[in-house]
Amino acid sequence: MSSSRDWSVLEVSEGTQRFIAQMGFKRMTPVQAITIPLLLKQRDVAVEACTGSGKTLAFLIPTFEIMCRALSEGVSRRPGSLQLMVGAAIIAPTRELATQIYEVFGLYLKSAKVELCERLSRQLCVGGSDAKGAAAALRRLAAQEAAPVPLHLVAATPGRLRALLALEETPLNMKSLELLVFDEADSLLKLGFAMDIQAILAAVPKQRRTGLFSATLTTELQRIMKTGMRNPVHVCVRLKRPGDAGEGNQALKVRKKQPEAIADGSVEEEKKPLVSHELPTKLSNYFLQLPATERFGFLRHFLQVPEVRNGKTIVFFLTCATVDYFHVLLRDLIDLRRASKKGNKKPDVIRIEKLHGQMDPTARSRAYEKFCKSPPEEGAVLLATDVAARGIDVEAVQWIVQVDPPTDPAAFVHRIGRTARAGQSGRAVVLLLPHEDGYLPFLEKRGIQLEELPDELRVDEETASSTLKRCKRVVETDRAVMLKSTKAFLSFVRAYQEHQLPFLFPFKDLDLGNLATGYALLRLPRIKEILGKQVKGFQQSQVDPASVPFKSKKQEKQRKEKLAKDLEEREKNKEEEKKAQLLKQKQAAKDAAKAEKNRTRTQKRQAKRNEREETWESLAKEETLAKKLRKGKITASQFESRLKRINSKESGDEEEEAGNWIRLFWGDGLDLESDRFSTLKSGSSDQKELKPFKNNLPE
Ligand SMILES: Nc1ncnc2c1ncn2[C@@H]1O[C@H](COP(=O)(O)OP(=O)(O)OP(=O)(O)O)[C@@H](O)[C@H]1O
Repeated sequence: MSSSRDWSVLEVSEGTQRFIAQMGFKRMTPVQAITIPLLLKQRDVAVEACTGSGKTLAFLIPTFEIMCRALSEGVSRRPGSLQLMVGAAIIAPTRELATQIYEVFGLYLKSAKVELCERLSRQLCVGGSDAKGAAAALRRLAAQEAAPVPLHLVAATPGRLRALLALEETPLNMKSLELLVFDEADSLLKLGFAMDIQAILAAVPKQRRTGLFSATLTTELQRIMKTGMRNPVHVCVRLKRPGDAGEGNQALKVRKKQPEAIADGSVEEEKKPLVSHELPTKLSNYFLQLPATERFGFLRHFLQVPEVRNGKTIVFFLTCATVDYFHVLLRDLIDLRRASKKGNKKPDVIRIEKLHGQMDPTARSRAYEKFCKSPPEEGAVLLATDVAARGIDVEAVQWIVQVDPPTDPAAFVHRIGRTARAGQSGRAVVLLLPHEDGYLPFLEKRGIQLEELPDELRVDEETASSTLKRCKRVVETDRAVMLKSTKAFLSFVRAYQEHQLPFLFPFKDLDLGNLATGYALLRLPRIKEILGKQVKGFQQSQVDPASVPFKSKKQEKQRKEKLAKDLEEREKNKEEEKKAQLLKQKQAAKDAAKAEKNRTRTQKRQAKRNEREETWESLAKEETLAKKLRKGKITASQFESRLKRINSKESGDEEEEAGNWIRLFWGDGLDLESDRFSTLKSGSSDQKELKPFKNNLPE
């Protein structure tokens, strides 16, 4: 008897059957069993199913079938046109994911081997190269196409597809587009991509099928309405677990929404207090609470544990700069050290790779490919930002480490979903700072329960601290690493301030001193987040950052040359400043002499008279004050402040004036201890301090 998940229940072409047989997939996954027939029946779908549950084939199989159908119905284009006819467009948020989809479709075409396949083609449209150059290449391809025209599947990132469609002579003809798929739809529909998606939607025909796919779709349902879907079905695949009423474990529970309800946006919510997402059944989820000072020590130790080393690991950080920094440190402390133990200068096997959005496109592709292709027993590690959080399907990933929890709450589910895919087992751990424990109940309410990481995988305080010392030595001996350390710290602090869950990750509770220690900084950077604050728990290094050289000889030479040039320039500027100062002084003297010369005799006489009067007036005031002080009517500090006020009109150093005056008025008979005198001069209002001075005053 055939079950609803047997491939045989699908009415698909021989090509698809051949591909499925080649892949060795015995049965459809639940999401495939529901979604493929719906798309084949021309329905629009919004599909939410757990990470690693086979959503890619849930849209690629219908894509292939629909394109074959369109080909057999005859696709035409203007003779001599330099445009490619696009039958389906799959949009994904990152170039790695778009490439993955493109490659799976390539495999599909290769295995399907039907006659029509010769007229099915695929194009990858992702950033990294000049859009105009890419468009020219596509146009050249179109010029070579023979009749009857092939139909293309385009796997693209939103920015690149938008750019190609916006060109005056766009190489893509979207008139024959039958199917538009948004993979990781919730992230594509968020603000960052909104403009791109709107432009793409405006450029594709209204008469098309649309599919939205993600493991976390429910939160974005309102935005889904804006993608021009017609009569969509909301498919939410949940596996019944033991304890659920009804069928046993692994049974399929599908929610198909009424089209009317979807169309007006009033989608019925499940009767649960908060949005919860399905997690892979064989995923073990852990947490570890650690102070910032022990995090790097833990990470280094953890990646060396045999249990972790026998598979691949993806480590997530908050920012590109933190990925860069911890990448050089871990390469130094793991790859290079392992090589030097063997007497090699360069590591024979590079275990630690990195991936983030600010990398040069070629380096980014190379690093990702290396990670994907490296044998699992070599224990490859990929340090990444959320660029690797969604969709990527790498074999043998056994551990996910989240050094920094994600700022986007949905990203947690996607990050941990890079392991335990397609029914395999996998483990994930998230590190939390001491003040971040509110994240645990937050996750629990969303159906994600975490256990504490077992002891054997942890690191003791002593090892963590000695690793940090080694890390500091690397920072103190290579300027490139030192600069990266500060940049990483700053980027982390700034990203933390922008957290989407500020009530769970409050910036005011972030221990900046410990964090700076954990980042092995030599000095605290002078940033507005730190200036004026009392930062505890940080001890600055004995090493002067200005003296730290670059390890790379070329960079160090360049630095020294620049330093010498700067010094020369400064000296030159100093000379010029001196000359300018001298000129200014000369000019001022000249001007004064000229003004003096121009004064009339009456003016000069009047000025002298005024000067004399002022002097007498102030002397009289000072005498009165001194009398009051001697009679004890005013205190020494009052005396001094009033004296200052009297003398404030006079030019010169007020305090010096006050000191001179005291000497002048009480004469040499007054035995002023120099330190007491200076206390008075510095304007202390402390009466006790001044007592000996007061006692010495002549009556
Ligand atoms: N019917 C099937 N039986 C067994 N394995 C399958 C089947 N369909 C797909 N797979 C495999 O499952 C793995 C995960 O599939 P896929 O990448 O499509 O997951 P996904 O649901 O898109 O995950 P994510 O939400 O992380 O993007 C792939 O390695 C794929 O080859």
